[in-house]
Amino acid sequence: MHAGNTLTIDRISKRYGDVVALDDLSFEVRPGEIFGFVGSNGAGKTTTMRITLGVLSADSGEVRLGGRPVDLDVRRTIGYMPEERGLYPKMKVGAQLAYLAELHGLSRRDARSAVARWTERLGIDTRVDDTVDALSLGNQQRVQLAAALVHDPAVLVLDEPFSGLDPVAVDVMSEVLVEKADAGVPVIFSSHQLDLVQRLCHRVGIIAAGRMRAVGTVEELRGAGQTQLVVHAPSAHDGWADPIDGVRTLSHQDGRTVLALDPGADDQTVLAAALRTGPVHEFSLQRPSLTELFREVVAA
Ligand SMILES: Nc1ncnc2c1ncn2[C@@H]1O[C@H](COP(=O)(O)OP(=O)(O)OP(=O)(O)O)[C@@H](O)[C@H]1O
Repeated sequence: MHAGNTLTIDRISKRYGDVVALDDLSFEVRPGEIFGFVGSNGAGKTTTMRITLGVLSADSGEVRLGGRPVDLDVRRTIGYMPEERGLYPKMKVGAQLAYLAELHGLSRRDARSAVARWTERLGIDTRVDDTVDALSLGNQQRVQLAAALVHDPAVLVLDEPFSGLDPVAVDVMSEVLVEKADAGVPVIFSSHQLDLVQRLCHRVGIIAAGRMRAVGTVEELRGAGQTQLVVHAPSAHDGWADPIDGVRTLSHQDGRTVLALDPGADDQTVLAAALRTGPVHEFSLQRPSLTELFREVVAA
C-alpha cells in the first residue's frame, strides 16, 4: 500500500514553438483511483504524461507525487507505458523485463521473481525467451505493461494501454489496473475507448486544446451534461414544452417529443405541462453517455 501518494499536476504549461500544447493544466489523481484521461487527437495527453514522468520538461508548473516534486528518485517509483512503447526489439522478453526491474532498484533475485509473476499474469510466460520483435503487437503491448509493473510502482501512468488489444487482453489489462488501484496506487491512463473509460474509471478528465475542460466522476459529468427527456403525449402539439425555462425541443413526431434540458431545469414542470395536453404514455429521462458528453465538451 502506497498511502498518501496523490499525483498532482499543478498548473503546467508547454509550448512547442507557436503551438500551445498545454495551457495551465491542473488535476490530481488520488491514491486508489483510476483516472481516465480523454481528449481528441493532439489535445495534449501524451505531452502531459511525458511531463509527469520528467522525460519532457514543462515551461511552467510542477508535478508532485505525495507532495514531492518528481525528481529522478520519485521517477523511479512510477510505472510508465509510453505511447511510442520503447522496448528493445532485439532483446529477449524475460531478459529485458529483468533488466528494467533492476534498473528500478530491484535485486537480481527479486527482479527474476517479479518477471515470472507478471509474465504469467499477463499470459506471456511462454514468450520470455523470444525477442520482442517476434511477438504480435498485442503481445508486445502486454510486455510493455509488464515493464511498467515489474518494479511494483507507486503510481501508474499509461498512455493508451488499451489500443490494439484483443478483448481478452483488455480484460486482463482492466483487472490489473483495478487490482493496483485497490492496493492504493493512483492510476492514470489515456484512451479513446470511452465505453471502457466509463466502465473502469473512478474519475475522468476531458482535455481539449491543452486545457482541462471537465473533471469528475462519470456520474458527476453526466449529471452536469445536458439531459434528454423523451415524452410520448399523443395530443401534444409541436413546441408544447418550449415555454418552460431551460427546455428546448429537439424533435417532435407522432406525439413523441425529445427535449433537451439544461442543468437545473425541472423535469416535474415538464411532466405537468405534458399532462395538461392529455394522456402521457411515456416519460423517460436519458443521461448522456460519456461519448455524447465528450462531443459536447470538445465542441463547446
Ligand atoms: N515534439 C513536438 N514538436 C512539436 N509539436 C508537438 C510535439 N509533440 C506534440 N506536439 C503538439 O502538441 C500538441 C499536443 O500533442 P499530444 O501528443 O500531447 O496530444 P495527444 O492528446 O496525446 O494526442 P493523441 O490522442 O493523438 O495521441 C499537438 O498539437 C501536437 O501536434
